[in-house]
Amino acid sequence: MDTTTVYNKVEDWYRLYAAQHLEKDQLKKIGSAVAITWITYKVTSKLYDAYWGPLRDIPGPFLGKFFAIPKVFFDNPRGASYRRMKALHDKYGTIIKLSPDTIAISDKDWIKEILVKDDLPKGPTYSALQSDDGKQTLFNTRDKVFHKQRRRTVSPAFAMKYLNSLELFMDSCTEAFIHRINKDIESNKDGLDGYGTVDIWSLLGCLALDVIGSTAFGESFNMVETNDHFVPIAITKGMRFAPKLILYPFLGTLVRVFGLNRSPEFDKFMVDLITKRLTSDQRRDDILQILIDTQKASHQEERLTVDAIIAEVVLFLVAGSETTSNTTSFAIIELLRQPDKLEKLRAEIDAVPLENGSVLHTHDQLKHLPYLNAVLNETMRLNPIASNGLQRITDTDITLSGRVFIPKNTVVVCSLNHAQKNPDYWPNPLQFLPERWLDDAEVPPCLDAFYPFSAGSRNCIGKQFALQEMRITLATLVKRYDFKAIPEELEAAKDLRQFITLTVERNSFKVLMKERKV
Ligand code: HEM
Repeated sequence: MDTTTVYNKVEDWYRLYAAQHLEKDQLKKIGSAVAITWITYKVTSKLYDAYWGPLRDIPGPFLGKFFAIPKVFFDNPRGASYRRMKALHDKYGTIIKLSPDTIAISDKDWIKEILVKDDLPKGPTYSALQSDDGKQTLFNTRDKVFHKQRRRTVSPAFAMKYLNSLELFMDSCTEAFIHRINKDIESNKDGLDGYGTVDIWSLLGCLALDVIGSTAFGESFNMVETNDHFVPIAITKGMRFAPKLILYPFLGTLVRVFGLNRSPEFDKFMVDLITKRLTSDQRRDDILQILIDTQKASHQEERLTVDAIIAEVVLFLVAGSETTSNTTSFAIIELLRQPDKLEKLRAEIDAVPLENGSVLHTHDQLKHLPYLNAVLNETMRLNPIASNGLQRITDTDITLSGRVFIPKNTVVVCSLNHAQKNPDYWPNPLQFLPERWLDDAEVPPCLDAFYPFSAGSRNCIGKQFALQEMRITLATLVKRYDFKAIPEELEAAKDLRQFITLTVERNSFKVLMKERKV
């Protein structure tokens, strides 16, 4: 019987019987007896769970044995709870009990079991990210059947061969990005050596938004030039709410009641865009086109409604912009900390000639460059975008490695950030060492402890898209510019926070840049 049914039955009993037949004193006594029974039951069941329950032997903070401590109490400073999680793993090991029904794991085999072998459904956090009318997207759905169908429908937009047609759009955004950097260098020169200050973190953020605009919204938002387009601005404003929804779930209700996440201007923009495509004969080989084309699918369940298309492209903007731009920025920061590695990467890229007259390398020229890939992998190992971990829930009893029993309905957080820095898996785990990813590395990389894009059926659908964009962007920056670090900026960039994605606390990183002769 659920709580509402019990409450309704008590109310009926009070109205029909108690109010007419019992004295006030008797009612008080009954009330106290019920309250004492309830408290005794709660305390006993908490004690039972803590000391005799199936998760009793899993170590963790004392209070976590009894209560789910709201994240808001320990997320201090805001966005730093990922560090507390790592500290807990450092103290208690690769499995921790965070609350009576939540554990976190960082053992590589167990993460693989949860994400890939058992392929558990997503946990309750993702419900908080669903929109006011409960509309589900590829990312936030917890329903396996819905997910399978939606993933099958959307996948062609991210297929390897389709990425070739998207390269054109990425390139034109990257060329606008180069112009903007040159302009910023010119206007922020403060000496005679030709270097000018550029906020590379912000510009990379604008570039990633333009790339998603160009590939999923039918046109670039021109954020790199103007930093002003209502679509990304409206959506990023909405994004600022997401971490708050997770920290303070009641805010979700507020957002729903006051409709804070609706914008008629945005809805009109999207509906006009889709209608224009549907009614014109011209095709544009982009992600939006693939989603619109589903409307001609022979099976009803494969057709996406206009609302579903809007929800998915908004998701791509949220999931596909900061993730990529922050990772590329982290790569620049890591390379500035170790200039010899920057030079090594530059030598590799310089050795690949640009094809006649072109400003950028093609992705085909870049995709197998070992050091470029090594730099990106090592950056994602040390700065995983999902540093708070990936949340799943057991839909049946399971036994990790055949020995740790986890009952049904346990929330399991896969702590990538700890697994990817565990000295048992990675020698010198905190050092930025792209060399560990090269074929001749003394100790090969531990791929089972590397999950920047997750794994299993809920892995990142945009992985190849992101790698293509990051390779082109990083290679362009290293090829075309000399860099000089600004010491205070490097120092400030040590302060990281995890909101939607891992980010530097200031949300800005400035560096001195000068154009090279290419
Ligand atoms: C460096 C860049 C990126 C990283 C590190 C990254 C990481 C991730 C991770 C860890 C997940 C799993 C989340 C979870 O299980 O809770 C995920 C899912 C997802 N990502 Fe990415 N992502 C990146 C770029 C992108 C891009 C560019 C797009 C799209 C344009 C994208 C779209 C998605 C979508 C739609 C999902 C949900 C997939 C599903 O559940 O089927 N991501 N990503």
